[in-house]
Amino acid sequence: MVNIPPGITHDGPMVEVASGGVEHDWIKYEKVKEYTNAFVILNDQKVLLGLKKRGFGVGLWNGFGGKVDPGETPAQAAVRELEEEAGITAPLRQCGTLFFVENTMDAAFNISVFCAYEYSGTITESDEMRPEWFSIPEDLLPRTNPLTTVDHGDNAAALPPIPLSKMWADDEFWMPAMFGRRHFVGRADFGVDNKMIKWWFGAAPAATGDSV
Ligand SMILES: CNc1ncnc2c1ncn2[C@@H]1O[C@H](COP(=O)(O)OP(=O)(O)OP(=O)(O)O)[C@@H](O)[C@H]1O
Repeated sequence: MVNIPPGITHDGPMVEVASGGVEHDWIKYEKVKEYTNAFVILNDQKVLLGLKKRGFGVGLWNGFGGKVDPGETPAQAAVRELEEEAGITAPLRQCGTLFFVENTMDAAFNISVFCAYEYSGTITESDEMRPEWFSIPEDLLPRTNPLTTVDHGDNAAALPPIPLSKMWADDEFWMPAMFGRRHFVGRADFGVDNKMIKWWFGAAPAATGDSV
């Protein structure tokens, strides 16, 4: 029986992929703020991340995103933020939802995560983000994914691997599901120094034949 934390909803079958911090209670929150986060992934081999240059999460690598403005859908906000922060457009589809609560804030973040497997335009640094490609290490990919063994000639292996030590602590738990193209949901509660104190992540079951 999957014990899904408060704040999360999902449709369809879901299996737990990671959890921890059982000794803590989930933090109570007053309101929920809507955010987006968008990832461009090419050939299942490399992903575009941006170094946050200012504000919340400064100094961390992340997808491109931000607040959903009044009157916007999350999908519209995701397209706008990707264009504003990285200078490109992409056919984004929602691939997951993340819910974060910080013990110093009264509002929780509900983050609609979007993925695209192609893009158009020229990747451009913005005031907020410095974009760069990273290779997706094999341990973050499902081993039987046939696409991972195909050499598409764009030399993703020569790129630096995803800099997990300079990213939000939750990323390593849901990124394997994202790279395996499995819909994911999750919640992480953060204490002082952006440390995760309690977390739970789930994903759609891997397709039959996958090894993860
Ligand atoms: C806690 N664990 C987390 N793990 C991974 N990603 C996280 C995150 N918490 C927030 N995020 C993302 O961080 C960006 C903040 O956006 P943020 O710069 O504050 O918004 P926006 O661009 O609207 O700000 P401006 O007001 O324009 O500066 C946004 O992509 C959001 O999805």
